[in-house]
Amino acid sequence: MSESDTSPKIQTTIETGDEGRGEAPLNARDTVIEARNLDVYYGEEQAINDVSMEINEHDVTALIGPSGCGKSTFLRCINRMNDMIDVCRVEGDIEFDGKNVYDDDVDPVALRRKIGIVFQKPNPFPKSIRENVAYGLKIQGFDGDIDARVEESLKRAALWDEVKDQLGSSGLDLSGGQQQRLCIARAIAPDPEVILMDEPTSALDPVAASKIEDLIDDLAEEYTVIIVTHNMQQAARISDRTAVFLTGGELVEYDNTAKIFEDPEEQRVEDYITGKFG
Ligand SMILES: Nc1ncnc2c1ncn2[C@@H]1O[C@H](COP(=O)(O)OP(=O)(O)OP(=O)(O)O)[C@@H](O)[C@H]1O
Repeated sequence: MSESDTSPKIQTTIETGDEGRGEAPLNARDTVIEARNLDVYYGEEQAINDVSMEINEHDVTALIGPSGCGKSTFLRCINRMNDMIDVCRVEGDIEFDGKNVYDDDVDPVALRRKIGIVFQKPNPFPKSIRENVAYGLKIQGFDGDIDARVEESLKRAALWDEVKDQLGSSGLDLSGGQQQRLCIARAIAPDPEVILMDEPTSALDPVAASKIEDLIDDLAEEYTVIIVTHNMQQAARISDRTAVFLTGGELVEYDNTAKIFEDPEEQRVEDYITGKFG
């Protein structure tokens, strides 16, 4: 996305998507993720402050808010990526399909197969396209047809047609947008329920970013998508629900995307969306 595209300050009204996203009743679908009284600390610093929210199956849920308000921290708690940060401490619950992901008997590696993640910067392994997608399957001891699963995953990530004749080439030789779709295929291959995305288009040019946005819309047919974005126009275009975090890791408002962008309850949210701060 270009600078002008990402800046909320240039616009005081933001168009929401026109395909029915963001307007369905809040409780129209089953809850797949539920955070309850979640607090997250890095050492003494609190990054998430008493956040409770329910995320619906097959929704695209956008997490927005100013830099440092805890969006990525919240996202990474959902599949326990924060376990890798020594100083990080999590209190409260995050339930996935009714089970607290922080329970002692939850295997984080198995959890991350069910809740995949795609990062801001495309990060394919220095391996072939096929190996990139097959990697997680091999680790989990998948005993089905790996080539068929690779093809299916690449098709779902809208990359198959572009790479089907070069599956043995390095993933690093692809363009940035193709690399990001390869990372999405890699996340899809183990057949997850949820895909987390941490600013997945911010390192891409506008055409590549637009392809990922279209893809997210398709992915929501099969998966639940939770996306952190700095780009409010993007949140408005692609998400069903939007959660607004503000400084101090507080979840200030969470509602249908159309409601958040057209008629938020909280003055602080309106100020943020209209670019008065942030
Ligand atoms: N690994 C870490 N160690 C220590 N503090 C961290 C770490 N990661 C994040 N923080 C702190 O936690 C707070 C929330 O950071 P986080 O990255 O979750 O916010 P964010 O809203 O995603 O920010 P941005 O939009 O800039 O990516 C910030 O104060 C940040 O400095």
